[in-house]
Amino acid sequence: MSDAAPAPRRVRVHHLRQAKERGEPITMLTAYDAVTAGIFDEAGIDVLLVGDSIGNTMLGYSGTIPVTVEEMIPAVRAVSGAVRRALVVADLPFGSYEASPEQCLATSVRMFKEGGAHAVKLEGGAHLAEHVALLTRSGIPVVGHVGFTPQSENLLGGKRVQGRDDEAAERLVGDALAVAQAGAVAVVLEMVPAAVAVRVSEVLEVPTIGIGAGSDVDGQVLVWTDMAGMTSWSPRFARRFAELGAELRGAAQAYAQAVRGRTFPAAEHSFE
Ligand SMILES: Nc1nc(=O)c2c([nH]1)NC[C@@H]1CN(c3ccc(C(=O)N[C@@H](CCC(=O)O)C(=O)O)cc3)CN21
Ligand SMILES: CC(C)C(=O)C(=O)O
Ligand SMILES: [Mg+2]
Repeated sequence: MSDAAPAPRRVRVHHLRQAKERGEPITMLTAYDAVTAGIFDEAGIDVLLVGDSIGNTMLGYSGTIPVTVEEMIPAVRAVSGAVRRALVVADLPFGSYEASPEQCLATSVRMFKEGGAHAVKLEGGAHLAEHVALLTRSGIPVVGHVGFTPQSENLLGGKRVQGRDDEAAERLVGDALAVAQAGAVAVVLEMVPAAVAVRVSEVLEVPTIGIGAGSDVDGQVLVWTDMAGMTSWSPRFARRFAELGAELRGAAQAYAQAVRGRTFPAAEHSFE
């Protein structure tokens, strides 16, 4: 018992604000299952987001719109059960929170009780301030998400950079401020001009987490399959830190060749 590795200190929501004050960038990746969550946790990633990007990455949908709470919860449970240190944030999927603060609270409570989440994330600005405030009063930390919000892709006219002209930039700053003032513990900024992301980061006391928002924000998030080069296409704002897709294909090919050549299984994989 005494030689077991000591449990790492858990990342808590107040650590996010501390990291911003110290100027230490916050690291965040998506995760959708226990295997990858355990690996990212061991790697020291601070925050794991069970994103509704599970729709396009794991479930084979064309985007995030079809994703349901029923599909999210098993993934949230798998990730929260696999981490020792990381903070686990559950995305609220499209249609599960917008209608009212009460609907938002009911869905978030499920993410906590059934999924074991530590925080939830929702897309939107000032119009969701009451939602954020009710969750916060109820003890549920909220991460905001402004700029390009994929759940409203149809209204925004596609996957486009948001906050380009002065008026849109002002609106974006106002939206980020509104969710922060309502109690959000961090705000994701997706696909916004780097200069606008800097302004938001200066105005907010809570950290900004960028994705396609430049380097002068308080943290970064990427979809893990983009970060690891699992698929042939990845968005312009993502760097491929590995080519895991090619690596995995190679492993599958080597396995198939060994089976066909009867070199696997060998004696050590067989029983007397
Ligand atoms: N794999 C994946 N990566 C993501 O970053 C991601 C998801 N899925 N799903 C949820 C949202 C949707 N996001 C996306 C998805 C695609 C583009 C995209 O197609 N970008 C184009 C530029 C489009 C344009 O400028 O018109 C690109 O080439 O990067 C951007 C953001 C970000 N999130
Ligand atoms: C892109 C990130 C921020 C996200 O919301 C997701 O992965 O669903
Ligand atoms: Mg999302």
